[in-house]
Amino acid sequence: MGPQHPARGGEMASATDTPGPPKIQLRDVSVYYGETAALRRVSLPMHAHRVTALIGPSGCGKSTLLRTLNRMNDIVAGARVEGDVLLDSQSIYAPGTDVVAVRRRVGMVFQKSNPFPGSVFENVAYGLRINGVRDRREIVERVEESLRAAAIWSEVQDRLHAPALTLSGGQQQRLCIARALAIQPEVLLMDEPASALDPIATQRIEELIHALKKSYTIVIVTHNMQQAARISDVTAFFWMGQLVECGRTEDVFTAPRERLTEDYVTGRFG
Ligand SMILES: Nc1ncnc2c1ncn2[C@@H]1O[C@H](COP(=O)(O)OP(=O)(O)OP(=O)(O)O)[C@@H](O)[C@H]1O
Repeated sequence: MGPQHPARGGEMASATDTPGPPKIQLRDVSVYYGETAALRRVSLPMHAHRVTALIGPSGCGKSTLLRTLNRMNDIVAGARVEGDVLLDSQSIYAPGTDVVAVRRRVGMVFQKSNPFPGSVFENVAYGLRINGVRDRREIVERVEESLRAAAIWSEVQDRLHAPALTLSGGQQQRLCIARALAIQPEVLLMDEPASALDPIATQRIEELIHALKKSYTIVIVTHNMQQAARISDVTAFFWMGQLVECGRTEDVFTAPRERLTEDYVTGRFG
């Protein structure tokens, strides 16, 4: 069994109903781990101020795809990327690309929050310092700005110098989002950012994602289909390394074009 008509970029541009050029465009992207293809010829546009959700059963290639968007696969042993990813119409795989600059523009938040064992303040300030911000006042301002943008300022303003590891799981995840925002990225990649959190912390992250899309292009991997339906504007469904279907989230969940998508979103497999 396989998708009859793996979706292609042209179809999807109209499916998203979004004018203007995409912020990110995947062009025929395949990723191999050794000899094995984990993603096959994926073409997919992603627009600014939209949340794009990547869904599909375990092992279908969602995290692999996310990592192609900021060249994190470069540091995965044995991984090889074919095709191209354009960011504002410029290839991020062209020879001579400044990969550090790409990762600054395309920030990432992981499934398990990963603050380091310094203070709340230092967790956010560190990224600024390694990116060359030296002025103490600017650092203080940008730390506050990022903590506010990540909707955690009111909870930590009185404990900025407490160890980050004393925060709750949900607070740690918002701290990690603040850390990513401090670098002033344009795109935010989120790999199951709420999967380790309880329902209330999850709701806060979802509200935050909704607020952040005003300023960023957001791409999120989630196993939780209700979550994808709640927070995303566009949903891309993957199956065994192939993009089966991509379109407005409402359409993908209520009127999918492909039978395989319907079976997945109605819980028949996965
Ligand atoms: N570093 C790696 N080396 C070899 N194979 C890998 C590596 N990372 C992922 N794979 C394989 O590539 C395929 C896609 O994995 P990926 O993690 O992208 O899927 P996923 O859809 O994100 O899965 P999950 O939902 O379980 O996180 C899987 O078959 C996986 O085993």
